[in-house]
Amino acid sequence: MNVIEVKNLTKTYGNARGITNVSFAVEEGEIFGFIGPNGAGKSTTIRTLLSLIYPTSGNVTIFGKDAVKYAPEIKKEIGYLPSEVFYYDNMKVKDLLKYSASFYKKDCSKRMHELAEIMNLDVNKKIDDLSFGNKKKVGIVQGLLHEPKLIILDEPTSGLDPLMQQKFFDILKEENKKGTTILFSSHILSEVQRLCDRVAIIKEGRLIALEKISTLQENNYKKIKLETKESINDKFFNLPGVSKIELRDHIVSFLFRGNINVIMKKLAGLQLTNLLIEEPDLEEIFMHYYEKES
Ligand SMILES: Nc1ncnc2c1ncn2[C@@H]1O[C@H](COP(=O)(O)OP(=O)(O)OP(=O)(O)O)[C@@H](O)[C@H]1O
Repeated sequence: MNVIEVKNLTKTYGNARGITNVSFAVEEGEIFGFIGPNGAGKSTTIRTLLSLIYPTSGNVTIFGKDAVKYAPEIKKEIGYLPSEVFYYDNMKVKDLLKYSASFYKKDCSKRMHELAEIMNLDVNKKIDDLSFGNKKKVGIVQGLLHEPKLIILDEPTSGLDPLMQQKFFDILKEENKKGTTILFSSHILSEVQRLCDRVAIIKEGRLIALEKISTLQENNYKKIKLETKESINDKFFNLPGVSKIELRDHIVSFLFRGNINVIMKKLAGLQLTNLLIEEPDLEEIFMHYYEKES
């Protein structure tokens, strides 16, 4: 079952571009990454999913229901962490959390305290006295205390130190194991790579790729570096699929995309002293998509 279905979604702000014709679906139980640079349209898409803003055209269904028509009902099952959190500073953390919990028809206090403890959040402090990172933690507890079926995170880790990021990721993985679906928007590729099953790449308001993380890595180029006994002519690796050849003394490196056996046959004729074949990381793949599309 698809928990989120986005069909031909377009949102314009007056004459300004927001997103154009965006379509994707998130399956139940998956962690879906949504990546793109600043201004690409991640927050616009997410706000439309939550009916905080309305589509110019196209539509969204969540749990099989129209996101606009059934917004109040749907929102009860969603945990949302916005990219920026704003609070009434005068309140104590625990009062704010209790107030948030009162929107749900169940007792959330146990989970609220568990989350605050894991995130090392002092609920007796006034929000006014919290650092940016601690305010972010309040947002996390607030977003998850009702044990939602769907978690939507818009750039959730900014302001969290690495230890807290790890704790937060552990919480997300645990929730996911229980069956919770997660949409995770970020411009930090390494965290998407760490956490997500599939990823959609958005650029200038349009989706330009939607792949499994593993497929993105497999179908892409390899980085090959080798060291030889004798020096090699710089034309030696002039083959289809080879790019960015760098030759220094007896060390050659290049990128390769295609049938790896072609390269292996070429290598068989060389006296190698070292060989390294690496997968590119998501960052390199991402840059490659952006170069290809522009
Ligand atoms: N309220 C608004 N009024 C006018 N234009 C807007 C508004 N909100 C967003 N936009 C425009 O829509 C486009 C997408 O912005 P959006 O905030 O969705 O991107 P983003 O990928 O979330 O970026 P960031 O990581 O910087 O938050 C941008 O060109 C932005 O300038």
